[in-house]
Order: sequence, then structure tokens, then C-alpha cells
Amino acid sequence: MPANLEHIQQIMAEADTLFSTEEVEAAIDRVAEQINQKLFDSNPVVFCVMNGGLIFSGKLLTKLTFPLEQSYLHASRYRNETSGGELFWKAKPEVSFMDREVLIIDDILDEGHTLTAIVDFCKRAGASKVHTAVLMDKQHERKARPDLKADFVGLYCEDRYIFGYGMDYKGYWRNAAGIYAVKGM
Ligand SMILES: O=P(O)(O)OC[C@H]1O[C@H](OP(=O)(O)OP(=O)(O)O)[C@H](O)[C@@H]1O
Ligand code: HPA
Repeated sequence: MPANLEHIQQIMAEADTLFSTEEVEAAIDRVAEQINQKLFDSNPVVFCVMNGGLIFSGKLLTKLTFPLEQSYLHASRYRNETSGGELFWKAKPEVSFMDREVLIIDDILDEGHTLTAIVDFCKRAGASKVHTAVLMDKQHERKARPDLKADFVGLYCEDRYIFGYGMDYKGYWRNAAGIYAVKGM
């Protein structure tokens, strides 16, 4: 169904700003510094989780100062909706990472089913170690496992539906240069 652009515009007009561009950029700098310290001699394969991980990955990668290979994978659970369902693999990794360290970069750890499935996949495919980096970790009690955490986290946010910096509202506003929460959600 074609998007109702008036509705999409209204979502942005009424949204609450959770983090400004400057705050998000500072968080990306912090994560880059942590990754540079931890993975500098690990020769990792770095995977961007499409689509949401695109902007965080792009910005982060330019701040990583050691040799690495980069690729992408696409697993989707929300399919442009605001609640998650079954995980659907749209593109599995094509490069071999047998006995390699892997860094998975995604926009958000929400319930964590997506990241859990991707990490399991990488381990089954022979990765020697799997590291995870997310721009946002949403704070609530519905994680796939109670102890589920990413190794590198940009910012923590409240339990609301958020968009911007790669995260979408019904397929839109991934391009928004800040982190916003939908009014009433
Ligand atoms: O922690 P979870 O509850 O599993 O949710 C997080 C995942 O959901 C979003 O992807 P989505 O399925 O919307 O696909 P997309 O990136 O293509 O929008 C987001 O990019 C994460 O990959
Ligand atoms: O709050 C969210 N916003 C955008 N995409 C998401 N995927 C999981 N949670 C979210």
C-alpha cells in the first residue's frame, strides 16, 4: 500500500527528540574508540545488518583505524511495521568467515531476537568470535534473554518506538539526523 505522506510528515512534526545529531555523533565516536582498542589486531570481518545498520555502520567504519574486511547481511523481523514477527533472511553473508573474528553492526537492540539469530548463524558458520555493536539499546524487560547485551552500545533509550539514524517508521525517516520517538508510542 502506498505510504500516506501526510501521515509520515505528521509523525516527524509531532515526534519527541530523544538525542540530537551532536549527541549521536559523540556516541558513535565513543563506540569507535572502544572498538579500536578492543579489535585493532583481530583482522575482523565487519557486517552491516541491512537496512537499519546502514548509517551507523557507514559512520562507524570511517572511524575504525585498523585493517578489516567489510560486508553486509539482511535479516528482517519488522518488515517496515512497528512490531516484530518471524525473522526473515533477505540476504545471508556471502563471504567466508571460518575461523575469523566477526563484528556485527546494527542500529538497535530491541527484543534482541534479530541479533541473537545473527550471532548464532555466525558461530554455526565457523566464526572464531562474534562481537556486536548497536547504536541504540532499548531498555525494557522483554529481551530474548534477560542477560542479552551488545558488546558495544552507543546510547540507551526508553521503551518507545524510535526512528532516525537508520531506524525507520514504516519505511521512512531512516534519514533523520537525530533519534526521535513517535508520539504516543
Ligand atoms: O531486537 P529486535 O526486536 O529483533 O529488533 C531489532 C531489529 O529490528 C530492526 O530491523 P527490521 O526487522 O526492522 O529490518 P530493517 O533493518 O530492514 O528495517 C533493526 O534494524 C534490528 O535489526
Ligand atoms: O524502536 C524501533 N524503531 C525502529 N526499528 C526498530 N526495530 C526494533 N525496534 C525498533
